Amino acid sequence: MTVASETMAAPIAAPIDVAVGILMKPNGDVLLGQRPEGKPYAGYWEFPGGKVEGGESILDALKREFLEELGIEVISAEPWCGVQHVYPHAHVRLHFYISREWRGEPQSLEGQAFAWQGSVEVEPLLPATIPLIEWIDKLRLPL
Ligand SMILES: Nc1nc2c([nH]c(=O)n2[C@H]2C[C@H](O)[C@@H](COP(=O)(O)OP(=O)(O)OP(=O)(O)O)O2)c(=O)[nH]1
Repeated sequence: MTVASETMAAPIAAPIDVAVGILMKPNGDVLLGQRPEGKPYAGYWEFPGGKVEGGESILDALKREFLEELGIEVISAEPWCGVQHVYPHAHVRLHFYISREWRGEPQSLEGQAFAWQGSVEVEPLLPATIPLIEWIDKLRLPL
């Protein structure tokens, strides 16, 4: 009998929910941040966000992370898409939201770099975030 190699691998851990926000300016620019030292994938670029805590809704987690990391008050955000990815350090379930309404200018409260980007040129990007860049370009096209 042949056993598929997947069944031989270590079991995949239960997914961790992550709230991720894409702030989009009227001109289509989006905000990216660079992961600080001490985190897995330090130096990689990502959309700001973080893990959802127990008892918290995804939107609440998103608002909390933006305040903690960037001092930004997200006024409204719409769910956009979900992506699951298995990293060596974790199995994540990413909930991407788009926000076009926020208060404040981003501040580097955790020492991280950040950048507003039209066509995204910062790199490297977190692997699970790479496909989103192309999808965002489609989102910018007029309907
Ligand atoms: N924020 C964010 N996380 C992403 C993206 N793409 C992606 O694969 N991830 C992954 C990386 C991490 O495994 C996970 C986010 O967890 P994190 O460790 O940054 O969250 P956190 O800020 O709550 O971290 P901590 O409290 O444990 O320090 O999601 C993305 O575009 N943005």
